[in-house]
Amino acid sequence: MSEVSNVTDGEREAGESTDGDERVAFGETLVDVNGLKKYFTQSSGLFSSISFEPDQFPPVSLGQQKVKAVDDVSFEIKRGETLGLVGESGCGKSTLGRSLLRLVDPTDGTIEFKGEDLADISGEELRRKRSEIQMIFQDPQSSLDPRMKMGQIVEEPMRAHDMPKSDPDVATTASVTAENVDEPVDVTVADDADLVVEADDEGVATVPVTVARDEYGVTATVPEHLEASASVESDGTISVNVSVSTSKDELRRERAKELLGKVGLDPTYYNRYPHAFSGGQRQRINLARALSVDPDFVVCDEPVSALDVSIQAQVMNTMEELQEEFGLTYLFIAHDLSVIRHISDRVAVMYLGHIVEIAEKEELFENSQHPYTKALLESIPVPDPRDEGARGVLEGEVPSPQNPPSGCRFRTRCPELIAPDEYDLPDEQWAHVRAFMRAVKRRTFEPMTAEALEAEFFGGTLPWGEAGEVVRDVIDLIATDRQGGERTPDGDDEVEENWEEATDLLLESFAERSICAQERPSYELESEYGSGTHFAACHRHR
Ligand SMILES: Nc1ncnc2c1ncn2[C@@H]1O[C@H](COP(=O)(O)OP(=O)(O)OP(=O)(O)O)[C@@H](O)[C@H]1O
Repeated sequence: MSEVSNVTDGEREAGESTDGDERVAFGETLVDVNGLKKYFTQSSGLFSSISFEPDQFPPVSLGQQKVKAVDDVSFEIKRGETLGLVGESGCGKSTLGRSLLRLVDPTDGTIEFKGEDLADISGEELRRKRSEIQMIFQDPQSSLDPRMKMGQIVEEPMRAHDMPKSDPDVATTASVTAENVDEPVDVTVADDADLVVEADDEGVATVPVTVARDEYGVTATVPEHLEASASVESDGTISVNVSVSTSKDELRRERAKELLGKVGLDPTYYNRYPHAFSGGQRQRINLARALSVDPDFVVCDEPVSALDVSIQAQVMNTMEELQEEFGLTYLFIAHDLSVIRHISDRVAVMYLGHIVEIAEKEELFENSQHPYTKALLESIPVPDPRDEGARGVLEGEVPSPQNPPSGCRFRTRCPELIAPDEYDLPDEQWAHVRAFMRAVKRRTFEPMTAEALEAEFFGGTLPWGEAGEVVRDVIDLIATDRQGGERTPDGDDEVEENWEEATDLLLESFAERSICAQERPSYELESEYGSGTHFAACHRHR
């Protein structure tokens, strides 16, 4: 047996050009997001506002509110990695994921995918790119058309993108194995053989061809879905022509069945409808559908949140296997930190439209630096029921994304708000002021005398200097034995006004003067675990 290799595609040199995909090596940046913003404009309904301007005509106008769902976000994702994106409901995770696919149009910023700005393209160019980026949604039930059979569902994106498609940049060639053949062999491979045989990293699809002589003559054997004809030329050369024998429909069906097997479903269920499957199985159908167009990047938006905990791990394991096999890159969105911990290589934490911390997984879980991340981590339900009090340290509501706090967006709920520099308060006194400010703002205590307030919140000793004077003014406003306690003929109105004034005074004198309110934080820290960078948007690192 001898082996003959013979390039046969006359027009293209093998390896001359490569598919764009291969330009991004594993570990290099595949997705690079910079300054991304998505503001929703609401002119009616819940977010509309009516403003009254007596000096203007007409004096009443319907204002437009901007919901700042994603507000100046930057990060990158390396090829082959999983970036977990976590945060409370409403913090902008889905909007961010959808912006990357241009399912919503960004208000500002760039989304570079393989070096090309997706925010800048449209029409056919965008449509083509969409086969390289796929999305999987939370609810596997509603994202599957109940009237389509499982096989059709998986084939549908391939049909929409006219796949499989021959790549004009791929050269086709043959690797010839000769059996009982001494003559020269000349093989011609059709240009579209890459529909069946995958191209290598050099952009060459090599078809294995076995040319053999037996008692009936010379035959050529090629892989399934190809056909070959062999003839002996007058000069003794054996000439072989290789072409594709299967229609695109059949190729799609084959691929759908292969993918169904890979995602852990029985391909013989090809003709069943989605209702015949469980939630976990339906999410597997979604996976097969997303992978059918051979994407590089998959945005997974809460893909396991609707599944039972026992099924979640199985689906995530399958996703990890598929990532390995197909060289996929994931952005994995979840609100559940244990899910994020299972699947991520790096983790980004989002709060009210900002990314507040990004680090490698171990670094983030073992050495978190942002108070919001710490609060989320402390809120993870602990499986041991005897371990009490390990949940729920996040106080208060997430502020409105229409009017988010200045500086650090978490500052209004932050247990580590930094004291304004001008007061020069010791830590203990600042802790007292902070607790007092929070309690007055939320009115978490019954009205009491000035002495009782001082004892309750300051251990009997008010802070010194200017800070102490502010606290004294506040106590004058709300203590029952000062004017705050006096009832007026108007009932509680004055008491109410005094409380509001007291709250404003505290916020203006302390919260608003903190660096946390004045500058948006952005710091790069040394990682204790692993070698990656650790970004934490908290002024405690200034
Ligand atoms: N089409 C829209 N029009 C107006 N506001 C929107 C729209 N989509 C999202 N929002 C608002 O943008 C903010 C972020 O929403 P988003 O769904 O991205 O958050 P999320 O973190 O994914 O939350 P969840 O986990 O609940 O889906 C919310 O305040 C939401 O109400």
